[in-house]
Amino acid sequence: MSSQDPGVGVEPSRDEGSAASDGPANAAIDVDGLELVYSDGTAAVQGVDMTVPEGEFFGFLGPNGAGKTTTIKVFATLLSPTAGEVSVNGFDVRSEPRAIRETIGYMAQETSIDPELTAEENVRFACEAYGVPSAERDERVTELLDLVDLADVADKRSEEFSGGMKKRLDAATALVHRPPLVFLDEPTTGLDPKARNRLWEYFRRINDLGTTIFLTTQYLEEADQLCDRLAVILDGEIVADGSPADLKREVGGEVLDVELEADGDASSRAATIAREFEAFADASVTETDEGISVTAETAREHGTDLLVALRDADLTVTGFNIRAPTLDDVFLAITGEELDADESSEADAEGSR
Ligand SMILES: Nc1ncnc2c1ncn2[C@@H]1O[C@H](COP(=O)(O)OP(=O)(O)OP(=O)(O)O)[C@@H](O)[C@H]1O
Repeated sequence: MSSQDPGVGVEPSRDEGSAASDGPANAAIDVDGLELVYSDGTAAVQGVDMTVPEGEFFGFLGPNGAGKTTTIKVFATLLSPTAGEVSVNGFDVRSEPRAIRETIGYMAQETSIDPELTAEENVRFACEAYGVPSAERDERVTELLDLVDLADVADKRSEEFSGGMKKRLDAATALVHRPPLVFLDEPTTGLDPKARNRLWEYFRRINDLGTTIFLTTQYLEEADQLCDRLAVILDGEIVADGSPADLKREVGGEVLDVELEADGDASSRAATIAREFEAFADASVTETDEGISVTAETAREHGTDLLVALRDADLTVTGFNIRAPTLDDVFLAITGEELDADESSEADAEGSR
């Protein structure tokens, strides 16, 4: 990218005169008791409270159907809350939707680019749609294509682009009006790791330039790499929040992964032994594909004792490792389940579309 400041995210975020600016100072998003019940009775979001300060890179995590998209749609004024108060950029979602739409960018799960148009035409079209003054459009198109590294293919029709390029172009179109707050709804789902890494760079860059980012993702590594703070939503309710480091600390202690020779019910027998192991009284024990994982304050101290106990029970340990908890462990501890990230991601290589 050029070293020039492309000016993304430098607009003031708040109309000081707005009657709805009664949330905490400098909150990009302020939510109190949000509920959203769909017309068929599905309670998608229940009693959500959260505050996202300006400039934060905030991550919203949860499995499919947890309520992430519904929440974003309320923030973007595409759905009206059933109950609760929500202000975005200091504006009320019910009474000031227009002011909110003018001050946010929204990258939905499905890309909104037109495959028939070139990269440049797509960004120019978004400039028109968002009312960017015509005198500013040329410069804005250039700076945004530069920001997302598509200047070289500005004249190519976007139908020729890889999945990662399309996502980058979509990100550029969400930024044409220099919104101080951007919603990214699972922006990297289905992309291969290289394309994903590339998008991360742009998101970091936008955030460094001052833009608040609200990201939903199923990829825990993505949240760990990018986010200052996270909230985990499950069945419409927030069940944990904090910085990635805080959340990992809350898991407590370290994780001992034990690999076992596959032998019928080896994992479940090993898990029972670990649970009954006195030194691991407060441990959390889970069965994994390879064997078991034990999270405990004393994992390091008493790990070898457990290995001996497993051997005494005729279980064959083929490997073990002691490590710090990851966000996967956090998610497992909170929900009892692994976050089922899209397994097709490896198939969708950057050059494959
Ligand atoms: N238009 C709708 N009418 C009724 N129920 C809906 C509607 N849209 C979503 N839901 C339901 O609301 C709940 C929350 O869905 P939502 O799409 O917000 O979850 P999500 O966390 O974004 O999941 P995903 O990652 O799959 O998009 C789910 O039970 C879903 O089936």
